[in-house]
Amino acid sequence: MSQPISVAVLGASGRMGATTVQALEAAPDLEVVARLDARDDVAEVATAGAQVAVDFTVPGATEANVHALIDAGVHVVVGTTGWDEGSLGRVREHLAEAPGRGVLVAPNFALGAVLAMRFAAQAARWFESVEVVELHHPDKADAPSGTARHTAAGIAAARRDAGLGPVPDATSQQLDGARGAEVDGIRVHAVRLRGLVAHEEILLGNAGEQLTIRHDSFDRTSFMPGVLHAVREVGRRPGLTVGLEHYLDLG
Ligand SMILES: NC(=O)C1=CN([C@@H]2O[C@H](COP(=O)(O)OP(=O)(O)OC[C@H]3O[C@@H](n4cnc5c(N)ncnc54)[C@H](O)[C@@H]3O)[C@@H](O)[C@H]2O)C=CC1
Ligand SMILES: O=C(O)C1=N[C@H](C(=O)O)C[C@H](O)C1
Repeated sequence: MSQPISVAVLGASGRMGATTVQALEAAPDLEVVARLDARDDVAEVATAGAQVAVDFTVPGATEANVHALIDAGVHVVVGTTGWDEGSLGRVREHLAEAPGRGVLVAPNFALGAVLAMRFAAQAARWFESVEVVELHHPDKADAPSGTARHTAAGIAAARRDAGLGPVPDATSQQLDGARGAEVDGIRVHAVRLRGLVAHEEILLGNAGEQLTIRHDSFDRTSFMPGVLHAVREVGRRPGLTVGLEHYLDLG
């Protein structure tokens, strides 16, 4: 067998970081060489000889981590949310000076969630109405979820391409927040409930019919096949990629 890929995990003491360390340790072709958390120096990934780093930290730290990791000469798999066009653009610019380096920013590594987003984008052009509901554990820092933002952006792009106008909504009076947040013109609602992990429903409506696309992550192990696939692939895919769907052969 060839040498295992050496991997550093940032946010290793957190929920996703700890699950990722376990999954990597169980994979014979991957080796954990560094486990970093909030007080550690990102430069340790280079000292440890990591080829790939996985970031499951916090929205306020992830962009700086990625720039430091690019400088440290490693490929980066990012699961942390909180990215916007500005932060993605800065990483793209940085990567232009580091040819051959790969960075994947993926809002959701669960294969079912990736497929749900794809199905929603495919269905979007055929429905007059669409809203996204995401449901998560109450310890989550950001709302709406990165997945819901990515889902809404995909739906909005499909509607634009199909020449559809705004989603119908006659609301003229409302309590603040009652209609959720707007992402690219698509309403997104966030539920936080003890007992939940990560769930999403995309509701699509036409006169007389409704299509509901739902995905449930009942456990954080659901993200691990996607994370491990990304770790194996990122070194072969230079530049910035946004969304695990681009690493899957979805046709
Ligand atoms: N892409 C995906 O499939 C998934 C993404 N997520 C996202 O991953 C992120 C982490 O989620 P959880 O693990 O639930 O959070 P968590 O709060 O359990 O873990 C975050 C960890 O990062 C550490 N940390 C904070 N600043 C740091 C820094 N500068 N360097 C290194 N470590 C630092 C914290 O001490 C903590 O241990 C969130 O943005 C969440 O939305 C969560 C689940 C799946
Ligand atoms: O914080 C979480 O738990 C999750 N975060 C990601 C998101 O914001 O979309 C992915 C998944 O929903 C779990």
